[in-house]
Amino acid sequence: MGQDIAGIILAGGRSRRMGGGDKSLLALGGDSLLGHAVSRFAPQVGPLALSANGDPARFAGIGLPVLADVVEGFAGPLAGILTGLEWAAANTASETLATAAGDTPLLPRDLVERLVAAAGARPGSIAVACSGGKWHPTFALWPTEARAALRRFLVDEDIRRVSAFIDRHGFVEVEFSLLKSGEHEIDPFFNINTPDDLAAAARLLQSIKP
Ligand SMILES: Nc1nc2c(ncn2[C@@H]2O[C@H](COP(=O)(O)OP(=O)(O)OP(=O)(O)O)[C@@H](O)[C@H]2O)c(=O)[nH]1
Repeated sequence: MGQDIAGIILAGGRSRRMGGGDKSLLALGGDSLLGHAVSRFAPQVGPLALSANGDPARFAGIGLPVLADVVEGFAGPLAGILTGLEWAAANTASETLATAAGDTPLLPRDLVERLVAAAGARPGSIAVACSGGKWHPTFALWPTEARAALRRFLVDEDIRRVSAFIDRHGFVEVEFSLLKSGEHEIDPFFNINTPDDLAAAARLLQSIKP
């Protein structure tokens, strides 16, 4: 599935709310936080790379090429997405790039399939995931031809908000259902920012069926 779609997983942030270091490599339920995202996302795409800053050697165990941001200074996820679009255009035959954040251990297993279906209804647009009425702009399908406009937006206009670019470019939304865990509903895009989030995710992984 999705073998003609390129993908990147974003793991290039500064993890300040986690206390610095690199949250993506923290242990969670017998794997790393990033390992969970890779396991769910990798089967959904063809060529796949990790978008990350700093020493790539720390990701050797993940087994993916590591792309350092083409814009310096931790410019945020949009810098990783621009890097991924330029990588996909130069190194793959794909005309679209699927993106996912590496701090989201329950990301949907049908993410790319559903984004592709929605984008097909409005060619050239960005397909973006939502749940519970909330946008998740780092979980999206991007036409590689958007990269020049994205570079102008990020570098020349110095606007970093992913949602602002999506809004300007044109988009379709794809709604994902909440997951059930007993009486509770869990957002599949629940992402890990703090030590408390990590502890909550460890509890969730025990209670949710894969
Ligand atoms: N490539 C790349 N990815 C980033 C960058 N900043 C954030 N990300 C990724 O985007 C996703 C969401 O990031 P956040 O959790 O909002 O930011 P963070 O810097 O990782 O964490 P905080 O410092 O606590 O805000 C995560 O998967 C990050 O790894 C960046 O500058 N470059």
